[in-house]
Amino acid sequence: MPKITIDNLSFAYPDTSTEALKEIQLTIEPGEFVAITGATGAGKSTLLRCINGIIPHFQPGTLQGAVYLETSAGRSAVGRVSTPHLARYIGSVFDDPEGQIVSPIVEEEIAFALENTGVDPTQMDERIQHALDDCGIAHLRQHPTNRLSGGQKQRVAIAAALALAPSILILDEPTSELDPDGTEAVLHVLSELHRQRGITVIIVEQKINLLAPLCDRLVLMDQGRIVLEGPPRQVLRQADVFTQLGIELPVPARLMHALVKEGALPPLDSPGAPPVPLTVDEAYTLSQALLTGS
Ligand SMILES: Nc1ncnc2c1ncn2[C@@H]1O[C@H](COP(=O)(O)OP(=O)(O)OP(=O)(O)O)[C@@H](O)[C@H]1O
Repeated sequence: MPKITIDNLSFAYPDTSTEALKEIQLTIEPGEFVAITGATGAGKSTLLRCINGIIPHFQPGTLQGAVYLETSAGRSAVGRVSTPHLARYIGSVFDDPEGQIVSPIVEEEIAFALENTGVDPTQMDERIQHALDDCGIAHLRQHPTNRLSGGQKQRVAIAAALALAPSILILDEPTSELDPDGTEAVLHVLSELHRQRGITVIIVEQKINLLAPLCDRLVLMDQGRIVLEGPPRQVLRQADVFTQLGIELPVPARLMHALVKEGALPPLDSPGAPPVPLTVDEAYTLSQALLTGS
């Protein structure tokens, strides 16, 4: 299982005066679930493109520093690894469910990904079935892709990436075009892949209310830099940073900050402060404890 080390990474697109990424320093451990958020233009997608090798393999620009993949075979810079080799480790899913699917039938879409990377035809059937099972869409195997919902399409895209057996899954706003049911289904699949298969998940998402309870680490970016990163309960303590960047905190965290402001809870940096709630249930338990004085 590879570890990802991003060492002092800066990147500027051609003919631009400002860098899209500035001196990024980040290590992602094998099996971590990392959610990256931030305002529009913060550099989130550019960072993903540097991790999955789109930059520099397909997108030119000025790159300084490096992203390294560390495997049992050693450490190699993503920019120096061939893209077929990278595809063995990293699968990518993008925001547009329509644009990613090219085959008329679900099964063919997944077979297409396998054929493209020269997987032994005798292994295909099993690999397709596993990928569909993992994404909870085995029943859609023979389904026409043009009759899938957005959430189903994104799960097909995830299954196509998974069929190649990557240990790292990179997703750029995979739920941005989905309704709440589709969003929940996709995030549930990711959470299960992470929990049961130990897959590293790196996801760019605006919906931090949904991601905070699932991820191990939350990364907040602004203007090409990482401004906060750490376990979500720790990052969500910094309400002022979120406010400065115009990013709304999830409701449970907001409730807690309001209670601290009212003096109903001790300041977050004091020893008796309770942890920041990540879910409505946790916020409810916290409010109930205050009401009952327990
Ligand atoms: N192909 C490109 N050519 C030139 N500049 C680009 C290109 N892609 C992105 N940029 C610029 O790089 C900066 C970072 O963009 P990026 O797409 O990485 O941000 P983001 O945080 O993902 O934003 P969003 O949430 O809107 O997708 C922005 O200033 C953007 O305008």
